[in-house]
Amino acid sequence: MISIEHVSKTYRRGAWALLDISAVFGTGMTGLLGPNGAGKSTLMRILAGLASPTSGRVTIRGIPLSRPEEIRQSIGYLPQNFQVYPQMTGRDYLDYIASMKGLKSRKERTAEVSRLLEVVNLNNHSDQKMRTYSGGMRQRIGIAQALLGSPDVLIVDEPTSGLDPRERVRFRNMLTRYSLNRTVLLSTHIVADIQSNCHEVAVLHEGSLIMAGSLAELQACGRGFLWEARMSHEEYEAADPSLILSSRQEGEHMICRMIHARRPFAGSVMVEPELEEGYISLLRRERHV
Ligand SMILES: Nc1ncnc2c1ncn2[C@@H]1O[C@H](COP(=O)(O)OP(=O)(O)OP(=O)(O)O)[C@@H](O)[C@H]1O
Repeated sequence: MISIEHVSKTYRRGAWALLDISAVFGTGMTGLLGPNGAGKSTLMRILAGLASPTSGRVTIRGIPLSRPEEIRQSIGYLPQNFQVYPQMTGRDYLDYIASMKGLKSRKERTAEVSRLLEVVNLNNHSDQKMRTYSGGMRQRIGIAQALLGSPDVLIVDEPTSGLDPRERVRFRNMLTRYSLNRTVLLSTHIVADIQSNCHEVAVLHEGSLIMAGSLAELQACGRGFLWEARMSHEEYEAADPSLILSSRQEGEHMICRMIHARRPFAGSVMVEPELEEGYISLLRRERHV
């Protein structure tokens, strides 16, 4: 379990990247959503013990981050811009990280590295130098190193960027299985990543936690603001594009979904929001649009 109490962070000469965040993330997978610059990576780096909060306290399984030697092995972290060692093979790299994480026995390390290469579907490329890896393969080695030692808490920052759809599905399912009896925190811009696998969601906006709860609660944030209208091409061209969330052509007309506090067109009808529309409505409300 991760417990965050009144955490704030400011960078030197910077504004507040995090402002008085309090949250508890228990067993299961929680999605951390937020627009660019919201503070997701800052929060994840703090949870991974790579940055210190300016104020506030974080505990992992009850142990404060200020005692890193006691919890280092309980935390796996995949950073947003994971960098590989180009001259090392995937297998050698994982073996090296395994020994850094304290796996002393060579036999255990070999077994653990082989298991993880299988999990991330890289066993056929494990003896290639990582400079020959594609972006998706590098990302998968990053995932494997985060999973080394089966940590109780897994923190993954935009893990599916760069994965093709088949690998993305495989990865999501792997994370879901992993989160059955562990805590997984996954940050993403992609609402679909959260929709398919997370049971809870937290939304950051300009350094503040503006929502934490179930997916149904996030979806409900759009209730009363979503409209669907059937428009002529002329009406469509005249409409304010900032109100339109999606549109598709149907014969001579356009079917548009719009976000607005009041009925935007005479012919528009109120509809139930999708999860992404709930998220966009929540962000719009924060910006008082
Ligand atoms: N090393 C740093 N020095 C100064 N300011 C920083 C640093 N890292 C992040 N920031 C600032 O802190 C704020 C939060 O950034 P952060 O990277 O945590 O957001 P994010 O939600 O992860 O964004 P993105 O989705 O674009 O990756 C931003 O205003 C950013 O400019």
